[in-house]
Amino acid sequence: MQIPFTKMHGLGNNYVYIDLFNYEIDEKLYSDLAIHMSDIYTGIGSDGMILIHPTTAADVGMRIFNKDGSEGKSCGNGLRCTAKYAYENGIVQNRKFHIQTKANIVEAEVSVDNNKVDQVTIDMGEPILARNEIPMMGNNDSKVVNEPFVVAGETQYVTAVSMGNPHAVFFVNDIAEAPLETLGPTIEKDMRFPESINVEFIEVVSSTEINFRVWERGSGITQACGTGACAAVVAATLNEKVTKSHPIVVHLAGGDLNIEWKEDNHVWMTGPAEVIASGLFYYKGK
Ligand SMILES: N[C@H](CCC[C@H](N)C(=O)O)C(=O)O
Repeated sequence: MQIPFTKMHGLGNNYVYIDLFNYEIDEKLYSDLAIHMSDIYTGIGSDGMILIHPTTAADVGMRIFNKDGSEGKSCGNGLRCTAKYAYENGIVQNRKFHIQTKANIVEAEVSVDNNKVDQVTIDMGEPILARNEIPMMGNNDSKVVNEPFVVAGETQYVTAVSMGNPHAVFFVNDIAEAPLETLGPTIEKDMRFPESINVEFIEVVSSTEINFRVWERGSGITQACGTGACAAVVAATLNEKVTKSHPIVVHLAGGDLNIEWKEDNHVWMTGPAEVIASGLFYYKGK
């Protein structure tokens, strides 16, 4: 099977995109295809696979699969790249349009320079804060804000936020000391998170800046995570380290995102989206 793809990235968080408006694949192959395409040695090499697909619910649909073949429910960097692709390939004609994910329907607005999309703004919707909707163990709908969380014999303090996909946010004094490799995989698979979880370590530099590193569910350390950056700003606000409805610059390993949790309770994200390559992937099937 020769599958046409476009590889794109948002601040280095890179995925292999397949345009299902122009190519059909059996849904039973999605997970295995994501694993094979993501493989750095025998595949294209990426943080996962994203499908851009027709939907009656919005102008365009997006599904994200992690490197391990698991399906995520949303993807901020993926949404910006999907918006860029949809506009530049005539799937949408307006600069403002809607994208459906497994979690929700978001509004995208592309800024265009010389017929190319450079920056994309996404209204990522409202954060989900109720414990049982993150989800995190504990049958109540209380918020998880700076809650003691014993892991690897030490007490950490977790703030849990869902942006349609789950995030466990921890504050550190120095981002260079973030225990990504040690605690990331342990927390990702901790039984207190029934659907596993994305793990963020953040250093609040000032009331308008956050340093950020991420261990992603199903993909490990990535250069950037858009939904994670949104969760980080929500977590910092809930812990009164930044104030609501002020734009925050989140410094990720791959670059900066502008995030704002607005008075209407929606979280807005603005950042770049780039095409890396396109071509054919020779898939042997399962
Ligand atoms: N990198 C993505 C998040 C992927 C989330 C995925 N790892 C999961 O929730 O399973 C982003 O830019 O938001």
